[in-house]
Amino acid sequence: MALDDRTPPQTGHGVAVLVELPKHAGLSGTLSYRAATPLPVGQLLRVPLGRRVVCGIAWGDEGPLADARATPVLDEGAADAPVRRDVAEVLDALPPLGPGWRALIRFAAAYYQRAPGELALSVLPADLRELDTAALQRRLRRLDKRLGRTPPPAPKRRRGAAAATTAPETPVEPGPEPLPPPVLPDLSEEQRLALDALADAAERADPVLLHGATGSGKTEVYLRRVAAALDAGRQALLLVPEINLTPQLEARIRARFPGRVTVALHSGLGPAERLQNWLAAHLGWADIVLGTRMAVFASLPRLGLIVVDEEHDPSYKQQEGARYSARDLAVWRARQEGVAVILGSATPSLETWHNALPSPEGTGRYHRLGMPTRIGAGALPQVRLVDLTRLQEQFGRQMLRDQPFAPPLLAALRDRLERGEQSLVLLNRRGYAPVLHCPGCGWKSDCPHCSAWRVFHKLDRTLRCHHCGFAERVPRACPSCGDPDIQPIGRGTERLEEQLATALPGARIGRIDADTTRGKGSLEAQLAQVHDGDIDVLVGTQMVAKGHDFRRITLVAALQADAALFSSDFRAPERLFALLMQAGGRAGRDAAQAARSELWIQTWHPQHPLYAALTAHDYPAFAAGQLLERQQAGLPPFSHLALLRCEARTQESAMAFLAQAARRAAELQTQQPAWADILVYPPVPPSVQRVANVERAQMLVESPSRPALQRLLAAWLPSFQDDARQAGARVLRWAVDVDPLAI
Ligand SMILES: Nc1ncnc2c1ncn2[C@@H]1O[C@H](COP(=O)(O)OP(=O)(O)OP(=O)(O)O)[C@@H](O)[C@H]1O
Ligand SMILES: [Zn+2]
Repeated sequence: MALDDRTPPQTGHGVAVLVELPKHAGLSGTLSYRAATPLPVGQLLRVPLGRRVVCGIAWGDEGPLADARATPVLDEGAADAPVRRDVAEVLDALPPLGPGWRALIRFAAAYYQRAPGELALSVLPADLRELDTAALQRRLRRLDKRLGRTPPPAPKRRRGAAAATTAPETPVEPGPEPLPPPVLPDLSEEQRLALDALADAAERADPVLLHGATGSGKTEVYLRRVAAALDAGRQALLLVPEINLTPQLEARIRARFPGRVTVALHSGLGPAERLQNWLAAHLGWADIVLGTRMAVFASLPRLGLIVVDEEHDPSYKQQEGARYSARDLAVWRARQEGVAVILGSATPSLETWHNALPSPEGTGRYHRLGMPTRIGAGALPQVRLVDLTRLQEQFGRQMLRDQPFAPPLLAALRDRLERGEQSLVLLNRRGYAPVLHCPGCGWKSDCPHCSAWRVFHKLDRTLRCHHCGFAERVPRACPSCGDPDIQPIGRGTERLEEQLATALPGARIGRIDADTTRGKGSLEAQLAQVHDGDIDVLVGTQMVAKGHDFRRITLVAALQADAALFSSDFRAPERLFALLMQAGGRAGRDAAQAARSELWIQTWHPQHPLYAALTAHDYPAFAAGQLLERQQAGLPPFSHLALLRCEARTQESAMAFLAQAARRAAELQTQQPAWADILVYPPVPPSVQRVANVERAQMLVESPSRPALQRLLAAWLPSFQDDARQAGARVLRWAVDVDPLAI
C-alpha cells in the first residue's frame, strides 16, 4: 500500500464489528472501529463501547482508512470522541468464527427478527465474552491439560493478514492411549437398511427423517453415522431435547468412542466448563458435541453430521430472546454447509412429517426412513382405554376422587408388583392439588399476582404459584371466612403418590418431577434407582415419559390426559399423541417382557379418533387426520405464523399497543400487494392473562407464504420501537415469535 505524504500517522484499517448493543440503542448492524492491520472476518475482539470494553466479532472489512478523523461517528456512546475508536484487543489465540457459523447467525437473526449482534454474542459462552488475551491463554492451557494435548505450536502469521493468526488447522491426535474398541451389537435388518439409505443420503446431504418406533434402536443408527463422520475426519453434532436425557447418552457415547473427544453443551454446565467445551469445539479438538438447543450455534470448523434426536420435542424452541427453533436451524445449517442431518423420532412433528411425505401429500423435501419394529421384535404395548364415564356411573364420584385407578388397572398394577416388574404412572401436574377450596364460602387459592390458582404443595405445606413463584404457608383455616375445613381439589403427582401408596401397600413408590429433581445430580440418582429396580411404581410428569431406556417397565398408565383434546391451542392433540406414545414406549423395552406390556389410559372420551390411532400405534393415520384438519383450517404447515406479544401495566395498554401495530400492518399491506393475503388477527389475552402483575396480550399473524411474512415483519417491526417509545412506561415489553409453538 502506497502511503501518501498527507496521510496522518494514525491511519489504520476500518473494521465493522458486531457487538451486543444495549437494548433500545436503536442500532441493529455493526459499529465501525479502527485496527492497526486488516482483521479476518469472524475474529473475536475486545472493543470499547461507551465506557466499557466489550466482546465483539469482526464482521466486515472497511478497507484502509485515509483519515480516521474524517469517518462518521457510529458509536453513539462515544459522541464526545468524534473518531473511530480503536479495537482494544484482538483475541488472535483463537481462529476466527468460520463462514458457516457466520452465515447461520445472519440467517437466524433475519429469520427470527433479531439484531445479529444480539444473537451472535448471546450464543457465545458468557465467560468467553469477558476474556482478554491473558485470561484466554490460561483457559487454553487448562484445556490442553484436560484433553491431554501438547500445547499448540506458536501461532503462524497468516498470508495477507499481518497480525491475524490462526490456531493449527489440523486437529491434534488425542493424548490418552487408545482403548480397546467397544463391542458393537449386530444390527437389526431395519437398522442395516436405514444405515445403507443414510449413507446414500449423506452423499447428497439430504435431510432425513428417521421415523423409528420407540425402542427400535435409533440411537445405534445415530452412533454408526457419527462413527462414519469421525472416520472422515469430521465433527458430529448431536442435539437432544433436555439435559436430563443427556447423562445416559453421554456415557454411552464416551464408551463407544474411546480416544475421541466428546463435549457437552447445555445450560446445566457451569460457566467455566461451558467455555472449555465451546473452545474445544471451536478449535476443532472436540470430535463430538452433544448438546441441547443452544448447541446448534456451536462453532464447528469440521462439521460433518447433525443429528436431532426426538426432533418433535417442544424444548427445541427457545422461548425468550431470539425465539429460534434449533431443529429448524439444524436443517438450515446442514443444508448450508452441505452436511447430512438426521431428524429422529417415533412421533415426528407434523411439520417434519409433512416435509417427509412425497408430494402431493407433502413437500418431499426430506427423505423418510422407517424402522417400525422394536429391537428383538418385541411388541409395542397393548393400549387399554378406561371409560371414566362408565367408571363414575359404577362407583360414584367420590370413589374416583379418593382412589383414581379403575379396578382393572389396579389389578394390573398388582400383577406387575407380584412379578417384580415396574410400572410408570404419568400425571402431567406437579404438587399435591392444583387448587385449595373452601366449601363454606367458595374461596379458592388464587394468586394475588397472576390470573392463576396457587398449587397446594403438601410436602413443605405451601401454596405456590407456578407462574410467578409466589409462595406462602398453607393457611390453617379459610382466609376469607375462617372455616377450618378447606379442601384440595384435583390431583397432582404428590397426591397421586399418596393414593398409590394406599392402593398398593408395600410397594416401593418413587416420584420424579420438577420438585423432586431440583438438586444437582438428584435426577440422575432417582433415575438410577429406577434402572436398578429399587422402585416398583414410578410417578412422574412428562420428564419421565420420553427418551429413557427403562428395561423393567411393563405398564404405563396415564390418568388425566383429556384436557388437551379440547384446548384452544391447535397443537395440543399433536403434543398429547406424542406424549402418550412416547410414554407407552417406556414399557416393554426388554423384548422378553414386551408381550405383557400395556399402556393404560383413563379417559372421558374413549371414542376420540386420537385414541383409535394410538391403540393401533398408527402415527401415520393420526398425522394424516391432523394434517387434513390443519389444511382445512389453513394452519401450519399449510400456513406460516408469527405471534406478537406485548406485556404492559394494564390489559388496555397491551391491547392498544397491538391494535396500533395491527393498523400499521394494514397500512403496509395496502402498499405491497404481495402482503395482501397475510391475516392479522385481533389481539387477545393469552390463557394466563396476568403474570407477576404484568398484563399480557398477543396477536397472531398468519401468512400463506413464508417469504411474504418475513418481509412484512422486517418492514413492520421498526414501527414497534417507535410505538413502544410513545407508549412510555405503559408498555413494558414486546416481542415477536416467528413459528410460535404454543398459542
Ligand atoms: N442392533 C441391536 N442389537 C441389540 N440391541 C440393540 C440394538 N440396537 C439397539 N439396541 C438396544 O435397544 C434398546 C433401544 O434402543 P434405543 O434406546 O436406541 O431406542 P430408540 O429408538 O431411541 O427408542 P426411543 O424413541 O424410545 O428413545 C437400547 O437398549 C439399545 O441398546
Ligand atoms: Zn403468581
